[in-house]
Amino acid sequence: MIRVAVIGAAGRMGQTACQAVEAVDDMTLVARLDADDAIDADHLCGADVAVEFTIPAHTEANVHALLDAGVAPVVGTTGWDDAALERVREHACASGVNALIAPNFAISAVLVMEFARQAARYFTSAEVIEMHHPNKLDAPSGTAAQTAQLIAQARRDAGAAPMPDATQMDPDGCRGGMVAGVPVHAVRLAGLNAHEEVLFGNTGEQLVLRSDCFDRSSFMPGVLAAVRAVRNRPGLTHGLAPVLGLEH
Ligand SMILES: NC(=O)C1=CN([C@@H]2O[C@H](COP(=O)(O)OP(=O)(O)OC[C@H]3O[C@@H](n4cnc5c(N)ncnc54)[C@H](OP(=O)(O)O)[C@@H]3O)[C@@H](O)[C@H]2O)C=CC1
Ligand SMILES: O=C(O)C1=N[C@H](C(=O)O)C[C@H](O)C1
Repeated sequence: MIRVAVIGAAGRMGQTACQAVEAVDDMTLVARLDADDAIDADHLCGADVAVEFTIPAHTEANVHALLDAGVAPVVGTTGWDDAALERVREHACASGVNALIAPNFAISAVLVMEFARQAARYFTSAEVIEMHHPNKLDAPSGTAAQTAQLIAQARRDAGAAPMPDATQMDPDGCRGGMVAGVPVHAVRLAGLNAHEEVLFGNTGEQLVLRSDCFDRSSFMPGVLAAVRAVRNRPGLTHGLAPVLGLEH
């Protein structure tokens, strides 16, 4: 039986994660912590693994507190940069407590990222459009940032030429932002949940990859898989792909 704590338990993802943990036979929910709760042994109630869905400004401190408490974090909160990931990697290795951080736990989104990585070298142009509910704190989404980085790395590895773009005048930033040299567009629209489209173009053809997460339950099989896997994966695992056997 895996003893699980949920951090950010009162939030949208935290509530869904609590329900998912309570619905399976191999896990027991031992603690629900939120913004005013200390992350320490007393409050973690003997948890083996902590699922963390909070806010970008606090997630790194929460993860270090969990590692100090000997509890393996499974983190879905976004806003991570390379330096913060590296600090967690070092702490996890030094403490011997494993961690997993993934910008997206939905199978469709993980596969879009993987297919985008594979497709990137074959196309002249690539752009990422992420579309979310208007309560989202960060832009671009963690998933879009990761997708752009994977595309950029694949293009670099293939020695791709810069993407064509004749724009000379864009005073209002309508061409979107740039992540690792890949244009990223963030839409916030009432009625949406979490969606991403990756557009690839060549002369005379287009490839569109799209993930639609209509409901937060879409993230739960990935969260549960990560909870089951994290203690067997030394150090820091970044992304769900390796847990799903999508190693590259
Ligand atoms: N990886 C994935 O698959 C997914 C990732 N996400 C990401 O998960 C994160 C959370 O999203 P969502 O659930 O929608 O956000 P919510 O705002 O609904 O929930 C966040 C919760 O965390 C609480 N909180 C804030 N600070 C702390 C803290 N220091 N310690 C503990 N709890 C704290 C908040 O409390 P209060 O309101 O009082 O501040 C709130 O209850 C976001 O970064 C989002 O992008 C979302 C969906 C899927
Ligand atoms: O805030 C959300 O809702 C989501 N956040 C994650 C992200 O930023 O990529 C994952 C998913 O898109 C939902």
